Amino acid sequence: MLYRLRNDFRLSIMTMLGACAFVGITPFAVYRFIQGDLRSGLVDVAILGLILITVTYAWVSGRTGYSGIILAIVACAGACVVAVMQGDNGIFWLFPTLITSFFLTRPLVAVLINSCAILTLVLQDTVFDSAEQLGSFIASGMVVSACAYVFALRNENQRKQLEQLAIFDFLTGAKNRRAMDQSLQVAAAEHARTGVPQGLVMLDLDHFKRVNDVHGHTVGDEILVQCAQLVSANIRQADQLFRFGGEEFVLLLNGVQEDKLAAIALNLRRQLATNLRGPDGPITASFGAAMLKPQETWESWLDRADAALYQAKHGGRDCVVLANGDPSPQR
Ligand SMILES: Nc1nc2c(ncn2[C@@H]2O[C@H](COP(=O)(O)OP(=O)(O)OP(=O)(O)O)[C@@H](O)[C@H]2O)c(=O)[nH]1
Repeated sequence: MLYRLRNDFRLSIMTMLGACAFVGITPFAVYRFIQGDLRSGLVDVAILGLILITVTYAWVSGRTGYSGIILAIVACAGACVVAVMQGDNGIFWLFPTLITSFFLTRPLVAVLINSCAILTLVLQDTVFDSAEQLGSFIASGMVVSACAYVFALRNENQRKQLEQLAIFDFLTGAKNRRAMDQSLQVAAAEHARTGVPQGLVMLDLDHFKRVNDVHGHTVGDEILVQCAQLVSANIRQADQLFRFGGEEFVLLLNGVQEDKLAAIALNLRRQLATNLRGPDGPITASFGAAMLKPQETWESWLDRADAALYQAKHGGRDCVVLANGDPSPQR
């Protein structure tokens, strides 16, 4: 439970809102019932109930995007109903609700929900005492929403940038080692659950140190970028390319059949040998490929691909070695 709260920002906000609603609305509901104001008490209970049901749904289903929109609508609609029933005393509830919308859903959706809430109140004759009060409400509601929008947009952009940095290799644009560990773990779990075949291709540029030593790291970097681009251009969209480290890449092929794995690795070998160019001519790569075995851990699967790559290096480079099948280097 704590893990989900820590890792799912929207779920944590929804849970906090549910808790705040419970603590904040319950005393008012009780107070209304004690005062004999049954109608207001029931409205408070209904708002609280809808908020708690939506939060529970988010926890059970994990669909926090959808639940966030519903919760923002419920909170704004609830605040509007309270304002209509209680006049200017109730209007104050709308302002925290307008801000909360931006925590619950995407900025543009929040703007839409907030605009509907503000417009709904503006169209009521009974809420505002004077035109001046109405004008102040429209202006303050828009200022609150605009500030929250700018803040939320900035926040979303920063979150996306952080996600990019956490997942992708800065130089080549391939996914990084951390993302690879997670994806291999997920692939092994999926294989254990559904039996979907999973293939791994590990490739390492040949004599790359020479390029660096003779032409410098900048040229080396350009070749790494070219290599990642060439591999990405010759795989399916569902396949994932990772930079394992240095001049070594790993390719995860979800759903690939065993007989296709060798063909894919051989095609990539040919593509690189033909199209990857350094200042001194073609640059080749060596490949090790392995299918995930039943009950095998992702670490052992990776080790077998690595061992196959090692054999490819020792088998003359610019070739493919399969961990599962024929161990002789293929070209
Ligand atoms: N330009 C550049 N070079 C890198 C980067 N990461 C690692 N390298 C270089 O990659 C080279 C790897 O050298 P080795 O491990 O000896 O491998 P190799 O020369 O390719 O030899 P084989 O793999 O046996 O064919 C080293 O010179 C590293 O400095 C990088 O991000 N950019």
